[in-house]
This record gives sequence, C-alpha cells and structure tokens, in this order.
Amino acid sequence: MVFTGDHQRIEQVARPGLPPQAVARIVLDGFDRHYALFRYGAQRAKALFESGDWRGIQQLSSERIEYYDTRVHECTTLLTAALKGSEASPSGASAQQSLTPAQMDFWQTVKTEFVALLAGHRQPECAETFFNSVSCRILHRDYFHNDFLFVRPAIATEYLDSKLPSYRVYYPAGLGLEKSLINMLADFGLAAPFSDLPADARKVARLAIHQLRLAIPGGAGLRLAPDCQIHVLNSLFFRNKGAYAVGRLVNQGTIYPFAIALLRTPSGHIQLDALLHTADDLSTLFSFTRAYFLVDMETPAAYVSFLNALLPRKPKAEIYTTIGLQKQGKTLFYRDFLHHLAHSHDAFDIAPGIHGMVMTVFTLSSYPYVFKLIRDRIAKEGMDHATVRRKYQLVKKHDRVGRMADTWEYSQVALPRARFSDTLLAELRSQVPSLLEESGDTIVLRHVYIERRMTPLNLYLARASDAALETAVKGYGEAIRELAAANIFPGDMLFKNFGVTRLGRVVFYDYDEIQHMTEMNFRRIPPAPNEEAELASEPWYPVGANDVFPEEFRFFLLGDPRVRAAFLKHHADLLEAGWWQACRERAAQGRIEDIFPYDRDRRLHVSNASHSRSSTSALPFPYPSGANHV
Ligand SMILES: Nc1ncnc2c1ncn2[C@@H]1O[C@H](COP(=O)(O)OP(=O)(O)OP(=O)(O)O)[C@@H](O)[C@H]1O
Repeated sequence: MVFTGDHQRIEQVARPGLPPQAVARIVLDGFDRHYALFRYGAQRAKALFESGDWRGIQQLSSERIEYYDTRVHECTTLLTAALKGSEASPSGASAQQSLTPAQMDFWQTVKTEFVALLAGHRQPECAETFFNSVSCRILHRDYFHNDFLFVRPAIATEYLDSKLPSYRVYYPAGLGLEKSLINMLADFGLAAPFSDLPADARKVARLAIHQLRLAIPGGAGLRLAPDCQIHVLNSLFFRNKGAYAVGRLVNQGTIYPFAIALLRTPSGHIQLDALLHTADDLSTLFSFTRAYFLVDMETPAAYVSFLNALLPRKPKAEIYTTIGLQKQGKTLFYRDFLHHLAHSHDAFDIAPGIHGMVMTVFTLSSYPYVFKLIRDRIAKEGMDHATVRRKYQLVKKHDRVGRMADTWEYSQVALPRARFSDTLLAELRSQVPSLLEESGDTIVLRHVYIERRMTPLNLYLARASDAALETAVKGYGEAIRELAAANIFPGDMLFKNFGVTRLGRVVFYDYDEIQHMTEMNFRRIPPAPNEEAELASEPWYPVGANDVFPEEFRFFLLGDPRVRAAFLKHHADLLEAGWWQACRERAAQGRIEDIFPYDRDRRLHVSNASHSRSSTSALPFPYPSGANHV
C-alpha cells in the first residue's frame, strides 16, 4: 500500500475528533508502505544477481538499512499533523506531559483498533513493531507499556503462512534425488541460464548421499525412505555475489538442513557452488558478522519458523535480523532480554579484558551479549561521540564479510539498578554520566550498543595451547585480509580489538578508528640518513595523517615469541607495504572481491590444484595458500 493520495485522506481525518480507528489505519498504512518497499528491494536483488550488478546489490543492502527509520519518521510526521489540535494529541500539550484519562482511553483504543486491523495480515508481528516505533515518538516514556504498545505480541504468528506456502516440496523417493534437485532449482525461475544444471545437481546429489550415509548408522545401504522429501523456501536468499537456496531434507523422520550456494559466472551463467549442510556451515552462513540477506517474503514469520528449525541455537531475534528485519530483531531481543532478567539474578559487571578508551563495556555473565556506552570524555585525539556513532553506522551499512560483529543500537533502555555491581555503577557514574538517568529503582541508559559477546583475542591468546594459538593467529591475519579486501582498514589492529566466536572465528569489534582502505596511504619506511636519526624519538621522515607503515606492525603486535612465530608463518606479507598497496589498489578500482561464507574445499568447481601455493595467482585477491575463504 502506498501513501500517494494520503494527504487528501489526512485532510479528511484531520478534523478534531479524529477517531482511534483512523489513527490505527494511518500507522498500518505506514507499515504497509515500508514492507512493500522492503519486498521490492528483495525482488530487485534477484534482478541484480541475474545481471551480475554487484555494486547495485551492495548499494541496495546499504540503503535498505535506512528504510525503516525513514518510514517511521514519515508516518509520525503524518500522524502528528493529522492529530494537530485534536484533543487526543499528547503533543498538543507536550509529549512530556501526562495523558488525561480521556487521552489514555483514546490511545488504548488506537491499540485495540490496530489489533483489529491485523486480522488476516501477513506480517502482523512486524506491523506491531512499527506501531511501537511510531507510538514511542508520540507518547512519553511513562506510557511505554503493554496498555499502549505491543510489549508483548497480540497476534500469534505460529502456523501463519501465505496463500502460496512459504516452502515447496519435492519427493526424491519417486523422482530420484538428482531430478528433484534439478526441478527444485529450476523452479526458482532465475532469468539467467544455468551453465550445466544436470551436472551440478549430480555433484550435489552425490555429496548429499555421501553425507546421509555418514549420518545414518549402517548407512552404506542407504535407501531413500517413503517419507523422503525436500522442503525448500520459496525465495532465494541474496547477499553480495551469492544466492542461496535454503531447505531441509527429511528422511525417516530425520531432518537434514541444507543451503545450496549459487553463483553467477562472468559469462552470465548460473552455477551451483557449494552444498552447505552441517550445523556450523549454516551458523556461519547466517552469522551476525555478515550483511543481512535480501529475501522476498510475504510471511516472514513462516520463514523464521522454518529457519529456526534449521538453526535451533540461533535466537529468533537474530534470525529476523539476518533476513533484513532488524527492527523486529531488536524488538525480540529486548523481549528475550527482559524475560531473561526476570528469570535470573546475576549482576551486570564490567566486561573482562582491557578497558576501552572510547567505550565503557559491561556484560551479564548469564547472557551472551555486551553493552557498550560511549564515554563522556574520550581519551583519543580528535574523537567525539558523533564520530564514534558515524563509524558504527558505517559498519552497520557495510558488508561485514564475516569479520565484523553486528551491533544493535538502543536508546532509553531501563534496567533494574539492583542488578548493577557496585564497581560497574561507580564506573558508569564516572565515565558515562551523560548517558545515565537514575530514577528510583531504575537506571535508564540513554544510548547503548548491544553486541554478541566473544572472547577478547588478547585473553584467548594468553591462555591458548600452541595449536589453538596458531589457529587463532592465522584467523586473525585472515580477518585483516578479508576486511582489507572489503575496503576496511581496521585502524587499531591490537589483539584486544578482536574477539573469538563460539566457532573459533576471529572477528573485529572496535570500530572507532576504521577507515576505508582507499583513504589510507601505505608506505615503506625510508632508510635512515644516519644512526642518530634511527635512535631519535621522532621519525626522520614526514608522516601524513593517513600514512601507515606496515613494517611497524611487528613492534606492537609481535612481542610474544609464540605469536610472532605463528604470524610470520602465515601472514609475513602483512608486514610489507607492498601487500597493502596492492589491496588498496584493487579497492580503488572498485573491485568487489569474492568472500564467501564457506571453506574453499566446499566449492564444487574448485579443483585441488587451486589449493596449492603455485595457484595463488588464481585467487581473487592477495591471499596466502591454505586460506579458508575466497
Ligand atoms: N563483543 C565483545 N565481546 C566481548 N568483549 C568485548 C566485546 N566488545 C568489547 N569487549 C571488551 O571491551 C573492551 C573495550 O571494547 P572496545 O574495543 O569496543 O572499546 P574501545 O573504547 O573502542 O577500545 P579502544 O580503546 O581500543 O578504542 C575490549 O577490549 C574487550 O575487552
């Protein structure tokens, strides 16, 4: 539903006495417009994939992040104008003021009417969230409870689906696995030819049978059981240069989740690139460290419920987020979090690790997230709140390539004071007083970033065995390479700014100093004119604001002999300006590198030869042999 013509409707409804139902209608129209544009984005992603317009996909993903706030703003403005002068308008007096009993009645009725309008709606949970966003901009915080907002959902989404069901079914026991796969992939109706779908489907079928044999005790004589079926979500999942068919195979009552990665070759053909089937494969694909997918869904709840069965460890909040509905993700996160608080009694405390100069970070041991507040006084030259927020927003909109954690930004988060440790409370009062509001038993955080908790890499390395340390240092170098390939220079590459995830991936989380690679100037240190110059505290050469001397990395990164040995074994070239210059050059040419969320050995068309050192030139960007990701 679009807003064209709505101004006329507002005039009709903007007379004093605008009924609650009309207010509810304006909000729902606002949401419907948002969701129509959201779906249109996903439909465009398909066309962009088909034509290989990678820059277009990147731009779309980035722009889509703003859609929601823009629509909420638009709807709030519309509503405020429509309510102007009416008795219901809290802003008529002041949004800070208490509502009169009549106004309370009015706004409660708006909520009831909104629920009535949601009968038969396919995205009721997202519409409720939109209603909350608009209402929060109109009502005072005192009214942020279930009488006026959807603190709890009103409409159940279990078993909700579209007229056209969200997933399709194929029966390999009759048709054969290979043929079923061919039909399944052809049914996506991509407007680009497959290079050789039967041959690719054969490869995938063989791999699938092999995996089934491994999974089933005595599976050597595997037969597809009569109940064998493939369920595949109707829409492809698009992100960067990849498209993914996401589904599950059911055989003898057991569910085997899978995703098939599709790529477009430079000649414009579609190729199956990988079969992803383990729990870790799917966790990596749907990780919080990657950009959100573009998926055309009429009923997102049906997609989330399907995905939830494939990814049982992943909270629904994160699933909504990975499919681009990050506001719904935020709502669910907050509900889960309040529920967890009500069912736990441990205390918030300062996060383990080295304290940041920019952020005060705290956590709750029983909950796997950290809370980050920007310090009032930042002990870094030229750094202020606006810059920090800008950098975090940059990361939100950038492709995070599996190497940067996603953050959720919240304002006005009310938490029980009794749950804060004394040390943390003292730290917050001294470091972030402007973000803290203490009233009675509650502490309100005016602005906070919430992010998945990881083990800080410096702590991890300090207690790692030799083997684990080598793996982590290798992962650290790979993270730097992949960030650089995605045009991100981390700025501060100290180990304390990286974390290790549950799956052992090394991920960057300190964004205040990041810059684009293309803004940097990577230089070699010129030879010293004499010995005194070398010993002097000041460099003997001029240094520009964005000059970086990779030779110097060894001085602040490689003090520990174990770390040094591992780093030099895998990533010695990162200490050379030449590597960085080449990478910067590629970014400057506007190249979008291939960084896929699965290991090279999963690729169906990568021959063994390309795993050897001699073939590194075939790799898409300066990369050492043995690297996991291309
Ligand atoms: N996602 C996370 N998981 C676990 N610990 C974290 C996380 N984010 C931050 N921390 C902890 O908080 C510390 C400070 O966080 P962060 O690096 O974001 O702050 P900063 O002020 O920007 O740091 P710097 O002074 O390096 O700029 C980290 O060194 C780490 O110990």
